[in-house]
Amino acid sequence: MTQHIRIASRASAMATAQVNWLMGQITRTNPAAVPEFVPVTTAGDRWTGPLAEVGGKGAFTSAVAQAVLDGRADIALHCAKDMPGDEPEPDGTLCLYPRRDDVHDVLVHRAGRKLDDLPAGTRIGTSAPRRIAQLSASHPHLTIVPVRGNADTRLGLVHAGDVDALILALAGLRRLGREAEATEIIDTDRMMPALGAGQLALQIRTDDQDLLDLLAPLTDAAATRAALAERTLLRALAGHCHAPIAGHATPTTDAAGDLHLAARVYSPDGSVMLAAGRTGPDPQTVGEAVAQDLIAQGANDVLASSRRS
Ligand SMILES: NCc1[nH]cc(CCC(=O)O)c1CC(=O)O
Repeated sequence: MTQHIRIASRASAMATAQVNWLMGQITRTNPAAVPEFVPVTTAGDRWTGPLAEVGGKGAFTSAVAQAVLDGRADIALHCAKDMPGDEPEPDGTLCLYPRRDDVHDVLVHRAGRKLDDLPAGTRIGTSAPRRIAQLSASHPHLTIVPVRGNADTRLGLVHAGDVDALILALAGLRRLGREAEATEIIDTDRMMPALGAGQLALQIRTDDQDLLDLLAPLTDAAATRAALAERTLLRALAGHCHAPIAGHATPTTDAAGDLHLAARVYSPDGSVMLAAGRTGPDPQTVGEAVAQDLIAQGANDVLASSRRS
């Protein structure tokens, strides 16, 4: 029996590549399934001004999730990084997490240079507060230029000479088939990734047991544990991908199967950095403990200062 599976997603080049990947995975693990793409235009896609003015952080994901809640689609495909932690999760849905992609940010420089070799005044395009804070602290001589738009739009700015370089996610470049344009993979110690970086999330209706069974082979236990820890932290800090929060959960190499979550909260210019890290068996407990450590250090005030700026 054929089973139609409607996948809601934005229709940017990166999002379309993600949908194509998911369709391939679904038909590979279930040849009777017929996946179908339900493109969703979000407020974030239509608006080119400051994101805060279209509902900010959730502008991309909530419209896509709505398609599943309304029954227009079966799966809402998101980048976990874009799912805000300061809005309630809609009742009646859950997220499945496939294997995680690379979490690194990369430099894309017009002439192939590396971050440490860039002369003063080099114009680097990025609008992510997390990247701005880390870069301002580590490389204060560079000029940060706000850029918005899809990854392919941003890459166009480097080629047109509007900026000299960009900081982008390696996972996104890979999905666009443009990984070769990265000129340096930046170590996670120097540019800690966003919570949820490189992670896709498949949001489905909780009562859709057939789909849950069908997608089970695509879910990844380690990715799920990391995503749970990182999302617990993001929720506890009421954060989102436009907040200067970085963090990364990784499995420990010991036999216990524990997970380690490292996280940092920055002031907008990176002059204040709070750091915390915990290891343990339960992702939610670890995420909550790291949040409490950061809050005890003043994370809420540091984040409030970035909301005002
Ligand atoms: N903020 C947009 C966004 N959301 C997810 C990715 C990249 C892929 C990922 O990390 O999942 C990107 C592009 C970027 O930050 O360069």
